[in-house]
Amino acid sequence: LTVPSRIATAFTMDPSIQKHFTVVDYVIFAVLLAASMGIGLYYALSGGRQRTTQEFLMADRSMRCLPVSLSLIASFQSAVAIIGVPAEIYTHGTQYWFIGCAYVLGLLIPAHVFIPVLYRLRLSSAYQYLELRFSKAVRICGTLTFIFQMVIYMGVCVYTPAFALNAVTGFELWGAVLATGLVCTVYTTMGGLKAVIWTDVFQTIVMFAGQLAVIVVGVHQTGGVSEVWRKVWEGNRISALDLNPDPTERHTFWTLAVGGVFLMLSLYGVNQAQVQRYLSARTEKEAVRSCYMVFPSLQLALALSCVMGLVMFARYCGEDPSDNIFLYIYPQMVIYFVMDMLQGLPGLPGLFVACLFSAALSTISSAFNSLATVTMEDLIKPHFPAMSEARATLLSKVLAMSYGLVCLAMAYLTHLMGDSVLQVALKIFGMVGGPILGLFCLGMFFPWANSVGAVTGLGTGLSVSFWIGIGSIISHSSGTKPLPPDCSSSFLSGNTTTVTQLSALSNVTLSFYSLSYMWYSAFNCFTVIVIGLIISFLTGPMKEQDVTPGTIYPLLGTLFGFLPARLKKKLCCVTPLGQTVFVIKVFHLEQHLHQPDKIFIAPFTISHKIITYVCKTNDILITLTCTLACW
Ligand SMILES: O=C(O)CCCC[C@@H]1SC[C@@H]2NC(=O)N[C@@H]21
Ligand code: NA
Repeated sequence: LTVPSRIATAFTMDPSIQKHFTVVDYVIFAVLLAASMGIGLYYALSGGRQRTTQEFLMADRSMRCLPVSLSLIASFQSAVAIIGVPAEIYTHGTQYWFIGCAYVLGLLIPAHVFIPVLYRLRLSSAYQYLELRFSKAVRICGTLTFIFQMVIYMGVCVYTPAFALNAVTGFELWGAVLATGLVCTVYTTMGGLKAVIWTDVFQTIVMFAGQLAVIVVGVHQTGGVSEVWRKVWEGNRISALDLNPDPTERHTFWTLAVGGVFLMLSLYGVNQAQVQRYLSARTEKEAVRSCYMVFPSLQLALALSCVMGLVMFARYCGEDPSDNIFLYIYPQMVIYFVMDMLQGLPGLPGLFVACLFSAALSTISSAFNSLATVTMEDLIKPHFPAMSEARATLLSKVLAMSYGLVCLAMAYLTHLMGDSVLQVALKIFGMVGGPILGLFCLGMFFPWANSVGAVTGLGTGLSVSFWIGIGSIISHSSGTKPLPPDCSSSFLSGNTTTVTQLSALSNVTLSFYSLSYMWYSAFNCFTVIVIGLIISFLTGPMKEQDVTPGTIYPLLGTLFGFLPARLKKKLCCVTPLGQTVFVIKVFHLEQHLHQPDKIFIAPFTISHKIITYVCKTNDILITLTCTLACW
């Protein structure tokens, strides 16, 4: 039994065995698009009718934690996960499920480090932080890097569902891409962030429902839970804890649970799409709460897609693959399995198609809106400060629309990638998201970093990450071979030794390019920090008092909380977390002006500027300076 080593890319199934939709299925798909449009229209005509950028881009900073948390999940849970994760589990077992361990720190650190700093600065774009901490140039570099990352990622997200469906069901490919892209562009342009968040809520529910339906029907048709478990267990698909420290091993506990933390931080900590949702929450506590609420739903999403892969394996493992070549084709195999399961149940194929496109729409709409926000806030507004609110809002809408069209073009580019869509998406996050994460960490945790170091660090990080990323694609060192698809354990005992021997051999030719893509985020993040610090020290490190208040997180102070104050002061890392305070000095005119009569410290969290009001009344002079008290 030979497993084709190179996963053949797509080809369309001959019409005779294609699975077809009934009218009900198309109706359900149309209802999904119509409902999304309806929500967009509602928010275009209600509230402030999207007349200000505060409403269009920031939802009036009035959102509660539940919709924000569901929208946070929807942003990076697209058709790529719905199709790619089951295929991953089918071919490589449940090792990928360990990425769930990364969700703990991957959400706690954003909740207690990134949100407090970014929320208290009352930003609209995450990259404004980079100007406050470093300089305008660093902000522009961060924004452009983010735009590059999201445009490519959007292309993958639009293309994946349409392409997979077309191959299995003859569903009109470019018709689906256009329908998705246009509907998404329209409701995002009309309804702004409020519409994007509430359509995300609706689409996340559809996404879970669709996956659950497939699992229930699939288990039933495979002979029940115990039968599925037996086949999966004997088929060697329940992966043990793989503590192999080899960094070139594609998926091990370390690459997923540790490397995955950095992947999560680059998405849920500093990615504009997520930061914008935190900033749209009505209070900082609501934002932190929404981050906590992401955890259970993200675990549920991961569990559903992994279980779907196991059921798919149990269903097909006994079949002789020669007459079912479809079981080796990314990413169609999942659609094939779904259409095979749901074939006799009118409406359910439509529900799954709705689930697939809900996953895609919710990610793409978040991408549109965040791209329009950063383009507006970081690239346009600074050059046209006098622009009227109405014109700025109109321009934001035009931007959302134009990003929609760019995304359709990117969808075609994805056509040429052909590899596992899950790996493509995770590589993009690692290659581009990792360096941006490094830039923010450099700024928040190291007061000495300066803007020359930041720009150099980012540039180095990006070039190293593209060197590895593109190198790995060219040298085809994409890691482990798929497991044999047979369910009987007897067959496997002999074969696994050859598989491990094979992988041991490949390690001997360890090359730079064979680093697991799950380490890209961590590796690139550290590259940016190390280079950034070295250049900063070479070009004259920044002094604590020169750093804009509220842009430093006292990482060292928090980590070394136990140190005596004297030592902490020397380390100058006791700056309180983003607390900028009013120091009110009251002078009585007749007394010496240099000896203030009273000093009050009022720990307000206010905007980041150094403000000194001098208000002179008949007999007292009050100077109100907001500064960073390093107590
Ligand atoms: O689904 C996608 O569009 C991209 C693949 C998943 C992205 C990462 S993986 C860890 C985290 N959990 C998710 O559900 N999405 C992100
Ligand atoms: Na999504």
